[in-house]
Amino acid sequence: MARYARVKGSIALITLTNPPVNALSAAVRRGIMESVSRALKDEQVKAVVFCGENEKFCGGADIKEFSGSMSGPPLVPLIHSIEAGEKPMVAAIEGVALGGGLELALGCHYRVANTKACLGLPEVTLGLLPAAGGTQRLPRLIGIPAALELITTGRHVSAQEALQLGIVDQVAQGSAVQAAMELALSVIGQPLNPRRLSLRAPVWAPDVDGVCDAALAQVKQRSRGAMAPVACVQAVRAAAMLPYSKGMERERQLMDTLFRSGQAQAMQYAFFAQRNAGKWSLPNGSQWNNTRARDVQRAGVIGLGTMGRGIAVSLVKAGISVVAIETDAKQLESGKKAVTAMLQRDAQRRGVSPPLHLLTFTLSFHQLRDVDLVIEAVFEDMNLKKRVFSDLCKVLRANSLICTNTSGLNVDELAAVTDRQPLVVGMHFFAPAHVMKLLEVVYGARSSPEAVATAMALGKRIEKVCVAVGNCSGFVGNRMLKLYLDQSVYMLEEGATPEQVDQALEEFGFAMGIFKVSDLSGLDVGWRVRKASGLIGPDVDPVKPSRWRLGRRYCPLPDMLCQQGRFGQKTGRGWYLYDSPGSKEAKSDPEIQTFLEDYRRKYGIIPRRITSQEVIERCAFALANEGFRILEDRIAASPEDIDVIYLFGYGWPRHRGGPMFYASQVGLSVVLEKLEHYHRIHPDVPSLEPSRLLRRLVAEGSPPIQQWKSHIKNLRSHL
Ligand SMILES: CCCCCC/C=C/CC(=O)SCCNC(=O)CCNC(=O)[C@H](O)C(C)(C)COP(=O)(O)OP(=O)(O)OC[C@H]1O[C@@H](n2cnc3c(N)ncnc32)[C@H](O)[C@@H]1OP(=O)(O)O
Repeated sequence: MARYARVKGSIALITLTNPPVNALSAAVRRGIMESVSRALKDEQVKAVVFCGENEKFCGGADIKEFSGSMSGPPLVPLIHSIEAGEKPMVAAIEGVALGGGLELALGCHYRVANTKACLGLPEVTLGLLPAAGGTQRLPRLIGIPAALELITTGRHVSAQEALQLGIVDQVAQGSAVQAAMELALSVIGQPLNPRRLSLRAPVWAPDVDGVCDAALAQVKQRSRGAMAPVACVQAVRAAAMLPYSKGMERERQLMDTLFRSGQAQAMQYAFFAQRNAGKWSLPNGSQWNNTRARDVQRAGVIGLGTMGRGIAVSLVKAGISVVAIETDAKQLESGKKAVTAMLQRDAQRRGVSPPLHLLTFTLSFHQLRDVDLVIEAVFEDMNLKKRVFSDLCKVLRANSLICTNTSGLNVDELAAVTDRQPLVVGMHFFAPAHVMKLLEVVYGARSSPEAVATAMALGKRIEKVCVAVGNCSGFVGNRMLKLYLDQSVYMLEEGATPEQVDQALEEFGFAMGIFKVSDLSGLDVGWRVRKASGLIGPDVDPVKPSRWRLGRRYCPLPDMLCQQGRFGQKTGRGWYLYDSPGSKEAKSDPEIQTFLEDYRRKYGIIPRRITSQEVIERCAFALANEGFRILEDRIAASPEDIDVIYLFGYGWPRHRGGPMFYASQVGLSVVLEKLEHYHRIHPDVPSLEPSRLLRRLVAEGSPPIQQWKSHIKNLRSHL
């Protein structure tokens, strides 16, 4: 779908019309092809302007088409025909020009953007490369180093930056379409060859080979096994070394390999999963499009520890007034300093003034009387939180929402102490809360759909990726994490070292292995939770603590580390050794090796070699298995929601899609077989027993993940 109109007597205006982002579907490509041919044939037409409907130029290829059989006119020859056209072609870029959209603009002879436009080649984030000439034309326009940076990161640039880089010729203050038409009229009759990027040599740079080698080393280090960034460098290198036609061939070969790869499928799945998470639904049928969220203008934040500070910063940055409360004057002062400094740093980076006027710091709960919503972020202690909740009810308006930032406590139990159970929800932020993208919005048994809608909308406003989840211990993320942690420490008992486990996980694609992450978050956090849950108590033998608790296998290694004061980075010692408390570089600690050897001797465990494959299988399949149980229990509405939680909150590598997607990609019957195998060897670990849902899905022929939701609905009645 492309609309053709002749305007100003001699301009053909071709408008891409495919809402919401004018993606280049087969119909759009056909529409462009027909319109270009019409414009070239029409003698009245002297120049052509391309634009997108609703002030959005084009969001790129239609990603939905990638999973089907591609039909319609291919993009490469289409863009070539635009570039080769004997009339000036001008792209009028408003809103977005991304991926194939920018490549279409690069095929034009001129580009005009309006001030709000954003441009980029984000294909790498979908496991692909810009294969409609983007890797060959962009370096010819802006040079190899700048093109490498943009293509390997997929970063979007503003119109202003695009002008500085030379991607656009002009930035219009008003309508880009008007400005493009004026430009088009002014260039009629001028030679077009100098404007055809395919005819240019890449902008010269000294030591291109060295630049490409450095970029390759950087992406390999950063992308941890992701293929696309490496292929992007190879394609840009081809632009530097080969004639245009040969470079295009190389671009196509590399794209063919990526396009067929499981990584591209995983990343495209992740793209849609992230967007689908916003389309939440509750078991009672309420959902995102039938429930209104309340407007939140003023919010309270209770507790200015690490979490409260990050939450306050996120809210204020989104323009929400915040009343920040502490109970102790010293804490309040240090919280105030930290929040102010974070906002100042952020504002400085963005060249704006910090919105400090939106903040009130106080010791008095009474200042909360006219807030729309409160986020409680006090210490993770049920009794303390209950006290705060009942105190809040005394001062808040009757219709204010109360949200708890808990990482796993029972939201219903907390709601029960209030006078407003329908207005209570969990908002589980991840540390640091102003940085981490994930927000689990936890609905309790009596939470109203309106409260859920409000928390989800608020989360979106503060730029979080929000997932609505049911109430259970640990919700989705931490409930699954527990089993992943369990497997990791069991493998230490059986013969592995923290380094081996972490290395396997990092090679799989995690930015950090589980033991490094534990050191970063602090081992004392889990220790406190285990104490509170009764797993650690006075009856535990301090010399030889039991490896069997509450009827199942238990690994006391993390407790033993905590007893030695090894809390991780903060104490300079944890699973690893650090130069000093607070330093970040993890080093192997020979003491840990000796400690593990002594431990195994004490319990009569004969160590064995644990392969990387076993590490991945036991960690990833334990996660997925619990994910299936979470789906059975309706704690998550879909496997996509679980994957989004792992992608945005737990560092799961995007090119592996998420634990549920990974299980589907490996094959459900393989996952089932492996879990049966590991459960046979470890019958004292009930979580390794394959879930009923996994068995059922395998029995139903292992449907693709997109179909699980409907299978789950049918299966629930049988379970
Ligand atoms: C061998 C093959 C040769 C092929 C050669 C050509 C190859 C070209 C490669 C490409 O062009 S790949 C695509 C590159 N483009 C992108 O990656 C952009 C993706 N989109 C976005 O980043 C964002 O959506 C946006 C455009 C910045 C808009 O963000 P906003 O927050 O405003 O809205 P969203 O909620 O993200 O999206 C709204 C709606 O639109 C759907 N959508 C967005 N982009 C596409 C797309 N390119 N294709 C299909 N659908 C798209 C998105 O899924 C949302 O849909 P919903 O149903 O409303 O959830």
